[in-house]
Amino acid sequence: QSFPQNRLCAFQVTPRTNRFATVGNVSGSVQLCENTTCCVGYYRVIDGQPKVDVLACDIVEKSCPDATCKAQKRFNGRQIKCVCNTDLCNSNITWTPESAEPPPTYSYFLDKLKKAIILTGTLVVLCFLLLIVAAKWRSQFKKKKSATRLETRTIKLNKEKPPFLDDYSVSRLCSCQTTKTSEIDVANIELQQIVGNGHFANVWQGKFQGSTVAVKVFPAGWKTKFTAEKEVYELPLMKHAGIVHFLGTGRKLDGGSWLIVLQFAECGSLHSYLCKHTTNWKSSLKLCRSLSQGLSYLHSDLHRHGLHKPPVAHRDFSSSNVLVRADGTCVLCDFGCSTILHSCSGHHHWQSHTTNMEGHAQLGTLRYMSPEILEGHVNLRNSWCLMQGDIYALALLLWEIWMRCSDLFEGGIAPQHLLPYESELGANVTLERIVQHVVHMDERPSIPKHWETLPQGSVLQELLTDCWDCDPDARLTAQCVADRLVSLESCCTP
Ligand SMILES: Nc1ncnc2c1ncn2[C@@H]1O[C@H](COP(=O)(O)OP(=O)(O)OP(=O)(O)O)[C@@H](O)[C@H]1O
Repeated sequence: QSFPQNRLCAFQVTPRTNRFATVGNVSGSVQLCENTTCCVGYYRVIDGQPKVDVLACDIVEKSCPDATCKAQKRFNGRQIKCVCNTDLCNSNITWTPESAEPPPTYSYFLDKLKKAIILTGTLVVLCFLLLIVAAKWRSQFKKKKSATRLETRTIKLNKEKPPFLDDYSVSRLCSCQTTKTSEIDVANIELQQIVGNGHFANVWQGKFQGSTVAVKVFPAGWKTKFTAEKEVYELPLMKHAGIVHFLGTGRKLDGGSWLIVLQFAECGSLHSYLCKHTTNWKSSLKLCRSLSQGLSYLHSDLHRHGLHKPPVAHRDFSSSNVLVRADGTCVLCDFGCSTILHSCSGHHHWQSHTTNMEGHAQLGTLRYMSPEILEGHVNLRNSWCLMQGDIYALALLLWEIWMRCSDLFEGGIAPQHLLPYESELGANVTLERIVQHVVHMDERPSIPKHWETLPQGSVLQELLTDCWDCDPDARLTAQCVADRLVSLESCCTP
């Protein structure tokens, strides 16, 4: 299906960027767009001069309000991107090296001063509002004190979180959202053996109401971590085959540890599973499909039966934070770093809500961090960036799974399991080394050369490169990955 305007764009790609050839019919140095009215240009700045990386139609329809291709700096000015909406407009880029880095001027400082004044004003208003709210709460509290004994007892039990604060946190997420309580009686939980030691919690295998469960035990001091994770599990409509089932929360009486009770994943983490097992093509696809479907569900914005599940960015997506069930499917877990996105004014105005670590772009596990996160180029106000970071990590997980698929290796012998970049950077990576490797050298885990000769090899390669692209906007969505995997199932059985 062609776009009504059939935009014509200048076309030039390199072997690394030849996936752009698929987004329209190419004739020589011109491309007729299929999905968009936007032309794009990507350039690398070498010795102060832009060198073409890609000239093509954009991959998907996005906003491109300008008729000419105006340069936007990326990655500290080492890359330039431009988008425009007239025929062949990407053949000329409007770019001046000087304008890329405007020197601080008088108006620049004035601007800073203005911002400081606005910030101070906002703080004064906030303090004033807080005083009013505190006074209101005090008077409410006094009224309640004279009410029944039972009511007084409830307030005491909740004294860390007065009732009006509940209303505040709900409206902070979004007025359309409801929270549910998930308290369970810890006396009914039997802890049997430790199955995982995380940074913040120990995970136990246990028994609850006759079933085997996993119990994540946070020490009393890690209440913020516990609350952050609980908030995600308690979102409406979080029950999905690709997300570990949440059964409830509780607090141990001795010592006050916080507990999250979850469905038990019989095969442990994906990382430990891949260390112990190789897969065949079918079982590897099952792992990959359930993984991308779970992530797609987590990222989705759902309205069902009067309930609303906002999109959630995982932000610590790694093979240790994915579990494998006995039926060979993956489920997502560990939402301690996740961000709940909320919007009451339409899809384009998502904002992030993090209970803890607000304002920290670099959350998660170093080797799974996307180039833009490693460089600190993530705008936390634009929460789609966080989802795009998850997609980069998804690509690394797919690579980990396929590198253990015997059907993709000669003689059916897959190499031993390695983490992404483990063969290049070793088992312990440092920020400097991974930034150098992934951001500056634009390196990715190596894809075996012989995959080119396999029936599904080029599709796998394309899928990985489309997901770990250095341009977050060029990455696929998790749903698109799931769809491509479905088509692989029918077309390529080795
Ligand atoms: N539901 C479960 N079923 C079986 N094993 C589990 C389950 N949940 C967690 N585990 C095991 O416990 C490990 C740690 O769990 P989790 O990642 O949730 O803890 P954490 O303290 O948040 O870890 P991190 O160090 O990644 O922050 C997992 O890698 C896995 O091996």
